[in-house]
Amino acid sequence: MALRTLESLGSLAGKKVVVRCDLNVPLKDGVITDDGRVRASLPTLSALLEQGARVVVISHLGRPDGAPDPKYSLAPVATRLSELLGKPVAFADDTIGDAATKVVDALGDGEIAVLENLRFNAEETSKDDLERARFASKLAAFGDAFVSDGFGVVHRKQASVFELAQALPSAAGLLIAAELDVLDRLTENPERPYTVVLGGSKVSDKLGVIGHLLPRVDSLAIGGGMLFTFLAAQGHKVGSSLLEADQIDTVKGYLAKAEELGVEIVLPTDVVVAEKFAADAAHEVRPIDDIEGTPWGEKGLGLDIGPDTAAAFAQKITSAKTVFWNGPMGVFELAPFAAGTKAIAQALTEVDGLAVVGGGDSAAAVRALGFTDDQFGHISTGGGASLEFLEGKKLPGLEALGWEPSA
Ligand SMILES: Nc1ncnc2c1ncn2[C@@H]1O[C@H](COP(=O)(O)OP(=O)(O)O)[C@@H](O)[C@H]1O
Ligand SMILES: O=C(OP(=O)(O)O)[C@H](O)COP(=O)(O)O
Repeated sequence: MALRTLESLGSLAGKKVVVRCDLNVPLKDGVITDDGRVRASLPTLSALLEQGARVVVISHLGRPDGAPDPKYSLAPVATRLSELLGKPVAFADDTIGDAATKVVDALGDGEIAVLENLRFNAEETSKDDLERARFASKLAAFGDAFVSDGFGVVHRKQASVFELAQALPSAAGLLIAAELDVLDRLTENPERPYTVVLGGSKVSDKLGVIGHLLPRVDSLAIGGGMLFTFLAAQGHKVGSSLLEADQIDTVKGYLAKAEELGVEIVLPTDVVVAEKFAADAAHEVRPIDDIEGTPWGEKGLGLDIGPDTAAAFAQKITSAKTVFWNGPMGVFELAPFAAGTKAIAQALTEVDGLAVVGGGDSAAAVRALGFTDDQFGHISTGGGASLEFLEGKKLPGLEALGWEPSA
């Protein structure tokens, strides 16, 4: 079955429409450092408002512990949304309580509200189907219809993504439709060579994807936080760098499988090791077999790929015809550790073919490092979601909207 689109919901004038966006933006001291995901939500929200719908926006932000935490409030996002839409956006400081009910009841035709962070409620991400269904039915009470447009979260079986789509007449928004159009080009006969570059810090989430990606690609380059689990699997010491020790055997399995399939796994040859996690930290470039050979020994932290690695990755990328990149190569938010990410972003802009960047932080990184969206074939709002899509997996948030992967 194909994805249900907005049109399938008919006229939404005067109707209350709950819209699941992914407004999980990076924040520093309460200030949004990249509003890409808010901007990406605008086409659907504007289309609904123009029709005269009463729009109730729901989203998560970060990974709070299932309880309110001011650090993860969506209030700054509601303010930014109001600036971008050029109209008032009401904000409810709870998700399903009295404040939310009051704000939703007060909406007139063509008006919009944002409810507080879904993940302030433990039921949103509960492993218990019934708990999620109960939470979804409370959210469903706010709408006559549901539009799912948070592409970055479609790989999560969470109440507002999966159960809510079944509790109301539902369809995909314009962002999800646009994302799938591009990602389909990466799954259906991608032009070869096809290279995937992985990094970032959600190591345990993303390591699992590699086994399924291997048969689909020609080469896979590994940077960011996950590179240290690969180096450890090769027997290297990695100091105090990010390491998933319990995944070392799995990674050994990937290395063996890649060899069997004739897929190249491109691993770093050098890394930037720092004394501490700070912008002013002392740091040195070290070969991978001597990461602990700094004055900080086993306390040293690998925070970026080194220059030789960046050059080798860039060469692999520019000689490919199809490239997908998710996850910064290093802690790009701290200037001394941004060079690897910048080199990889630059290489993607030089690809003679289709180059796609995916992920909230990866998209934020390329913009923060001075690149513009039009320099890439596509910037996807979802990192984990795109990767699981590229695996050919059934994604709960898409399945609930009628979509199935092509065989
Ligand atoms: N070597 C590293 N050690 C610790 N964190 C890292 C390292 N390399 C990259 N990161 C961090 O990874 C984060 C982004 O990871 P992730 O959320 O997986 O990416 P995306 O949102 O693009 O999918 C960034 O905040 C960056 O600082
Ligand atoms: O930032 C996100 O994903 P991404 O880092 O894979 O791009 C999404 O908002 C999903 O967040 P989650 O990984 O906490 O479920």
